[in-house]
Amino acid sequence: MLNKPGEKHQRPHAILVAYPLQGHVIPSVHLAIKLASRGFTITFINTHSIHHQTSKAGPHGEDGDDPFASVGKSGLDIRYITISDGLPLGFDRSLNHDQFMAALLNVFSAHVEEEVEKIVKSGGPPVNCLIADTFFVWPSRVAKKFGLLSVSLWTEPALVFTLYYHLDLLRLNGHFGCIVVLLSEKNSNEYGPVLLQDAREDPIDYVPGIQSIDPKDIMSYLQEMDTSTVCHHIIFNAFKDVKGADFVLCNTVQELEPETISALQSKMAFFAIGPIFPPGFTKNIVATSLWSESDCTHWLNTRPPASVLYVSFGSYAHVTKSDLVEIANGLLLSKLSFVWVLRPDIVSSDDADPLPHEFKEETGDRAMIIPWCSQKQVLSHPAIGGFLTHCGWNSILESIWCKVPLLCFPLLTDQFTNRKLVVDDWKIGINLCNRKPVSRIEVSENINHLMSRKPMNNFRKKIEETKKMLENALTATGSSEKNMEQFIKDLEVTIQKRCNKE
Ligand SMILES: O=c1ccn([C@@H]2O[C@H](COP(=O)(O)OP(=O)(O)O[C@H]3O[C@H](CO)[C@@H](O)[C@H](O)[C@H]3O)[C@@H](O)[C@H]2O)c(=O)[nH]1
Repeated sequence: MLNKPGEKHQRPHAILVAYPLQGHVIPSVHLAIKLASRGFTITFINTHSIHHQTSKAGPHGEDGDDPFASVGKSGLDIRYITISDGLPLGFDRSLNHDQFMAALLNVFSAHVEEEVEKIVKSGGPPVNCLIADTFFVWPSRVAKKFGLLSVSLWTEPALVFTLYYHLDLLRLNGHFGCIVVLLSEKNSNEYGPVLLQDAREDPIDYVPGIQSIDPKDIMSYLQEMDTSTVCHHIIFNAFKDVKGADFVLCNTVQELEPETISALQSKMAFFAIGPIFPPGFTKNIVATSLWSESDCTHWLNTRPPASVLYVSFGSYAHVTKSDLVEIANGLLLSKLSFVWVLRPDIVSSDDADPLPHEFKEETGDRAMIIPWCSQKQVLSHPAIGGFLTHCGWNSILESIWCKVPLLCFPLLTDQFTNRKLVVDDWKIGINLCNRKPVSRIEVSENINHLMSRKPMNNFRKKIEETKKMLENALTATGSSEKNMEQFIKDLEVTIQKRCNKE
């Protein structure tokens, strides 16, 4: 219960469950801080596995078992709990991706429910809402079970949300899933009198809030023929569940995707509150990295402004060995300096050293190859002049914030759709390759094109304008700030109404 008559105003208590992947944990942690700064009590739930990895990656210093300990000292009320994702700690989640996803699909909610029940019955500050990542398949069901409001956190652009949200429309129009055509007996084959047709290839122009999108730009899962995978089950169930959410918070900016967001707002309480960054942007007040960060600052300090390309493919996607070799050779041919984040599992966690043997020798002093870094710090360094990226949404927002133009190499999931926004709509970057397969010549040409300071490279000007848009959104009268205030107001009104009914 929030406020009984005569009681002093009390801000909500939210349980926030982070999706156990790097690109989701980061915005979840910073949302927790944002809400706590506005007076919320937050109980933040991580999995044991994420906790173990971030602790190992350190340095936690004095924070020990609670990564929020230092923000707690500054008066924010964030409590921290870890629970099992259903798998043992030592299980290689990257190598056994589908088993990991199956655990999240089938087992994780039982652990969440057990913990939510404990918190609700603990006698601590009464809990009002459950904030959970949209990719979970259970949030609104679990919230209802415990009488809580359900707040869905979407960590990708609104465009991606609305495409998943309108999956039935895509299916109905033949743009998603194969189409089964019944044939006459005469045409029947060994599979019977049916023909499996590929999905349509013409542009999609009927989804509310999207003028037109080419099927090659929709999320990888929606381009696949086999829709029976564990990821498809997650998507189907998650987007069924989100229709029961009371609010959706999206890590985007109203001005970046105005039509898409307006169309969604006519259907649901959808709030664009991004970019969700930590206070101070480069300062890591709460440890979130799953791998130890190598420090590139000294090396970068020795390089001229905007002369270094930053290369990273995020935390999740894998690159094929042949593409990796072409990119490596393209970097060599480009003659430019670069920082390359090569995660230990970038090809696979059972291929520890996927680069060509002589590569490190040949690049010598002009390259820094590291397993992980503080990306926000690297992007903020004046020596960085471009970002070769897989187009993860956090990377795009961070790159815009640092006014670093993008070279796009999408690998899976929303990254194809994000590329469209960056290259085709906002014109703040270019494609790494326009032809397939990836070739070293094209890679080096496009790297040089991105990094050249020619005035015709309009994307530099465009990215400055886009940064301004993000900056404005976060000012006191900006759209994201106002949306956040509105969300909190609406949430409190709904909670209060519930209290009054009890
Ligand atoms: O060396 C590194 C590399 C990355 N990062 C950070 O890790 C995050 C990576 O996030 P993102 O760029 O979104 O990529 P993924 O880790 O691949 O994120 C997953 O989650 C995103 C949000 O849902 C999706 O957009 C992506 O497609 C999906 O792969 C960013 O905040 C980076 O700053 C570091 O701190 N150090």
